[in-house]
Amino acid sequence: MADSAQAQKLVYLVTGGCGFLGEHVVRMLLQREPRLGELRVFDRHLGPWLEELKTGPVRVTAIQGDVTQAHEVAAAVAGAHVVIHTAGLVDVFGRASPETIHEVNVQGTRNVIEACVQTGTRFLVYTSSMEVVGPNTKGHPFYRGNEDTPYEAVHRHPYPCSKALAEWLVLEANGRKVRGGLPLVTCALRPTGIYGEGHQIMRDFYRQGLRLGGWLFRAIPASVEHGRVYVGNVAWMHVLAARELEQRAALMGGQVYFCYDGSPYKSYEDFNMEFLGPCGLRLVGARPLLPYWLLVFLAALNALLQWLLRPLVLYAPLLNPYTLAVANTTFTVSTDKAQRHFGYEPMFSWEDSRTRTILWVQAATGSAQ
Ligand SMILES: NC(=O)C1=CN([C@@H]2O[C@H](COP(=O)(O)OP(=O)(O)OC[C@H]3O[C@@H](n4cnc5c(N)ncnc54)[C@H](O)[C@@H]3O)[C@@H](O)[C@H]2O)C=CC1
Ligand SMILES: C[C@@H](CO)CCC[C@@H](C)[C@H]1CC[C@H]2[C@@H]3[C@H](O)CC4=CC(=O)CC[C@]4(C)[C@H]3CC[C@]12C
Repeated sequence: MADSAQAQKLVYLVTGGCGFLGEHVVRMLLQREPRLGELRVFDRHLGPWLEELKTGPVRVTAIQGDVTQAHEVAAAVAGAHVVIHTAGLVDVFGRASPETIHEVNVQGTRNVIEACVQTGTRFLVYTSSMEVVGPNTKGHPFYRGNEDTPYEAVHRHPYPCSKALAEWLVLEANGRKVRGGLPLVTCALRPTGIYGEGHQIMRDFYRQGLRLGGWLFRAIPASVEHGRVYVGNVAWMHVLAARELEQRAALMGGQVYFCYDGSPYKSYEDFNMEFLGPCGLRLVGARPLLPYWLLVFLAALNALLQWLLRPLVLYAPLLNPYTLAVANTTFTVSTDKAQRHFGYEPMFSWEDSRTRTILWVQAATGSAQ
């Protein structure tokens, strides 16, 4: 990465490289990082699609491993120039215990940082989340905010708690001396709700709509705006941030960046209809069909059922008090910090992002019309 080593081939490690975002980061690196010599893909569950990547010019090494196991992480990090740490347990539905979420998201991140320090890896990009800021438990709106907008971040749910703590660890590690004596350079990217090819919740909504005869019922007022960003642009932002970290270490080190693009500001449901509409679903109601108090009651009932049934079966519906609060609180970002700090411009326009996502929903659900 130094001038004298322009031609040097770099080793990248992507943790969680087989997840929704991770797969896009992996593919983006292979397409858009000319200095890539080896790409290590570390995940608890390796995807079969990795095999097809192994025939290309870049060496792709699949590593089945667990970020909670420090020795597995250290072995994967050793010799890597850059780590993109996207592995995480994304659970706001009560599928995993709070302890497991903490173990994967916080201890896993700690293990990645320590592995960088011990093995001499200097550049670390962490996938954080808008959830480290909010929405908070008081339902305060965050309207077109940026990285410096004051906001009362109050976390109770295990997922945002874990992401906030992990992000803090990553930022605090910036400047630590790694093996060899040079400083570690870290930054954190905070996506809002990611959508695009591979988005499981979108598929769940589609299936739910099919079960209801092609109808979805409005639950959230159209006026509540929810930040969304296309997965390809989030991946591109990771690749660019990782590439620029050395040259712009003083500016980027220890910084956070919201992930943004040209996706429109809409309610969570109206935004989903941009894709589900062309797949044949209809959203019923200009206004929520149920009063909010009833939704609160149903969400609480779901939480109670989850608790009662836990010894017998995992009951984890989309609606619970936390998801209702997130969906029902305006949270949108408007910033150009990533552009100013490392030259980020979205690679995919809103029209491209929309088309790609529609094609994926149609292919994934066999709904092409
Ligand atoms: N999906 C979203 O809307 C958003 C996601 N994020 C963050 O982006 C990152 C990726 O999220 P998604 O791709 O949506 O989730 P995902 O669940 O599709 O991907 C996460 C990947 O991490 C892997 N993983 C989980 N536990 C692991 C462990 N112990 N060891 C090794 N690998 C493990 C999983 O196997 C999976 O492949 C996460 O850190 C998440 O917090 C941030 C903002 C929004
Ligand atoms: C009340 C329901 C009526 O249709 C709608 C419920 C929708 C929820 C399942 C989603 C609404 C907002 C989503 C979250 C948001 O996009 C922020 C996130 C960031 C992350 O880092 C992980 C995912 C998520 C928590 C995301 C999860 C799904 C929602 C709660």
